[in-house]
Amino acid sequence: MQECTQECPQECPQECPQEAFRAQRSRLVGLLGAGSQEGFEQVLDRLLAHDVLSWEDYEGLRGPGQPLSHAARRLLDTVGSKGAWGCEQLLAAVREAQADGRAPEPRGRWDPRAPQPARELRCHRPALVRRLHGHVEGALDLAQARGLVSPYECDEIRLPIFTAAQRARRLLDLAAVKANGLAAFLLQHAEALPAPLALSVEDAACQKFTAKLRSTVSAQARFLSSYDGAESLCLEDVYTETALELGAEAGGPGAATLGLEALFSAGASRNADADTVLVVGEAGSGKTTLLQRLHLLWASGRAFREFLLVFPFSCRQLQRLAGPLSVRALLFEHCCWPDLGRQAVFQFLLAHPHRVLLTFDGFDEFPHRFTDEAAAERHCSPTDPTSVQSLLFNLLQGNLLKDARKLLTSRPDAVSAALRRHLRAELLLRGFSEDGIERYLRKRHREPGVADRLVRLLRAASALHGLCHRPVFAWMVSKCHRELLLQAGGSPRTTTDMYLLILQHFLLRAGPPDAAPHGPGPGLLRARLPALLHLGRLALRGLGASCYVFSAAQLQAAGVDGADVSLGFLVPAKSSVAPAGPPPLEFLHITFQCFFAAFYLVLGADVRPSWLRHLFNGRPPTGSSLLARLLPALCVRGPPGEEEEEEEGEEEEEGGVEAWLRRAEPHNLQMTAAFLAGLLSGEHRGLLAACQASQKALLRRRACARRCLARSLRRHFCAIPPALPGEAKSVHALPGFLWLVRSLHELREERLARRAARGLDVGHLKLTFCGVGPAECAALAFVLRHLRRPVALQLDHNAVGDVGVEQLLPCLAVCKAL
Ligand SMILES: Nc1ncnc2c1ncn2[C@@H]1O[C@H](COP(=O)(O)OP(=O)(O)OP(=O)(O)O)[C@@H](O)[C@H]1O
Repeated sequence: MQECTQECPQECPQECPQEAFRAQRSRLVGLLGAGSQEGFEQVLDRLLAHDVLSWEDYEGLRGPGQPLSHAARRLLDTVGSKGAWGCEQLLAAVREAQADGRAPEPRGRWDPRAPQPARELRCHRPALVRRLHGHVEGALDLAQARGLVSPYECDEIRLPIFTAAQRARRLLDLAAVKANGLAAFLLQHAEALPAPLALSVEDAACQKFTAKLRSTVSAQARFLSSYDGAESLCLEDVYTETALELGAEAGGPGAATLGLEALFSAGASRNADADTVLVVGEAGSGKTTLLQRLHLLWASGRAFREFLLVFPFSCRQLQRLAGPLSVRALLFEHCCWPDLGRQAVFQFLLAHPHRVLLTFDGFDEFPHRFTDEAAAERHCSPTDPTSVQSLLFNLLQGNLLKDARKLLTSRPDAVSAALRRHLRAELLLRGFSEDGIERYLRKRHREPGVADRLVRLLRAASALHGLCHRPVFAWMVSKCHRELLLQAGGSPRTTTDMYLLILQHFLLRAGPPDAAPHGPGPGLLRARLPALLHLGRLALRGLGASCYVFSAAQLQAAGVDGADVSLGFLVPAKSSVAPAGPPPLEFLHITFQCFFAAFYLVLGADVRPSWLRHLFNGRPPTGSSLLARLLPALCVRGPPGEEEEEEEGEEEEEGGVEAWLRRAEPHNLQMTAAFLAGLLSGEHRGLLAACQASQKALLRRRACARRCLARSLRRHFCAIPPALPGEAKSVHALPGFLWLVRSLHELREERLARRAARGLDVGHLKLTFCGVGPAECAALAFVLRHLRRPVALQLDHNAVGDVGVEQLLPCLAVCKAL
């Protein structure tokens, strides 16, 4: 049962217990349904002991597989029909269960020689469950040796899916129906067992482990790994609240904005019986930082006190774990090692799963997709090893550590319908609000006047302002604040502009090589071209292998040497366990990895222009659904093999650029495609031409990217079904559409935008729930302003905001409704 997140139900002196009970029904359902299975079962124990529930009632209520909230409602119905005394008992039982592990052993002692042992077992059930907790193994061995239980019955009780308390209950249940002396044996055996400590966590090993875990987590979370290694910012100093919303489907049309502390108490909006809460957000929207904040608040005891143990993991880290692994090994060997009483700590953890939280950051970086087939591979034993994939999927489904909360973060595209079925709640991270951007800049720049000037600059440059709603861009603005404040020409307008600015910032800071100029510009890039291409090749190869952390051997294979690393784009990978050798490296952020991959595709000598089609490929996967056909392959890929077959006969370097492009995750390809378009845009032609020996090669790549982008858009538009008679032609655009439009905007080619608009022959463009922010508004306006016929643009359930509306101004003339 959750600790103190809701008020304990109180008896009201004026009301009769039944009325009070009825008045509190919804609160009681919430309390029982949102709590843990263990809390619910404790309530049942007490009601059974006090004869409020008959044995039949009890059997019916604890039936497996039903969501806790259903069981809670049925319990209230059953008890409600038993009169005032029953209601009183239920309220008392709920209060007692809320005290949970903090309560001393229930009062009252059983008589080991009671004439009716089965009756005695039932009357003292709560106390017996506590006493037998953790001792069921021994009791079973003895009972089997005396012929009181069969090996089959023992195996049934020992199933690893049961917690220690559930095993004790199952043993008592068995004794209740066996008239062979098992009940009398248990009464005597339990009498001889040591009384449990009033608070099991007071066990020295558990206490020591909790303290160690808190200090480990705190050390990991205290500093914001602010990328370049040159600065380490205290999270406390810069953390700025981001907008977190409960999915609209939970609470009707409007989405509620939540504080971080309400993450778990917001209630189950999807499946009340599930353990996993998902936070989705685009790249750079602040998911990792949000988790870091949660970890720090917990470690310092300021929030999330309902959890005694919090284990942070990143999927990037998990995918590097080779070989089978058990839950125990995962928690202890890959997060925090108990120096004392490993078994006791693990038992505690299994017995109190509702006091445990596991966080998994970056599910989009986990190479295995959560499909129904993958989820069907069941693994329920916390001590037996299995593959990392099966471990993670079974944890998320609750087959492992049932009732322990799991918090998962992901980019939206990696979340499958199969995963959604196992979610308790889904929340959307929007990034910074408008005030948030300003607060962040003021926290970052405390020197007089700087933050004011930056805020003024953003207000004047709405495209840049729009980008800053993503915290990663706000970080870049703050990093390049000198260049931005000094810049005489316009400020960055697109994502690529911003990444080129920060690229030059890093190159200048690293100190130019002898031949390089001392300021930004083509000369600076040319002087560093070999290093940038090494990094680009590493980035692209990584995307192709869903690899985001690089070993020394991988760096060497891509030709990355110490000097290249010293530029600052690669940083030591975060890991909770210190590696034996030199730490593996990762890009500052996944967006940087995509940017470098795009850089390589534009300037790499071994890249054929025709390969760029894989970035914008509009070919629908064979035999796909209508949905998949409407989506360009940019967002839905066919099963591996299909594309290979189609491409058969084409020359391809095994493991070379084309193979990497084919294998990369769609969401990374989308980002890379947008950067590629931006790098090939007219605005940056001069900069890149200075690096490129052959102008012709650059032009051919641009022509190919243009062609593929136009073809994908055409396909997308052709797939729009015709209008129904008498209705306007309507289309609900899918995220793939937005990425194509974003790429077009990065390419900044008016002619192509005009042609795209001509193809979009609809009266109603629906973009609800598409993750449209101000940056997407700018891209939409870039295309839609060329429409010849007015369109009704529906943008509900996005985070457009005032800055987004400002971005839409150029196309408002053709929007008949917004
Ligand atoms: N709440 C915040 N307060 C201050 N800075 C933040 C906040 N959130 C994010 N940032 C800054 O933005 C950067 C990127 O954020 P973060 O890595 O958390 O995004 P993400 O959503 O996890 O990205 P990805 O999905 O690509 O891994 C952080 O390193 C940090 O500098």
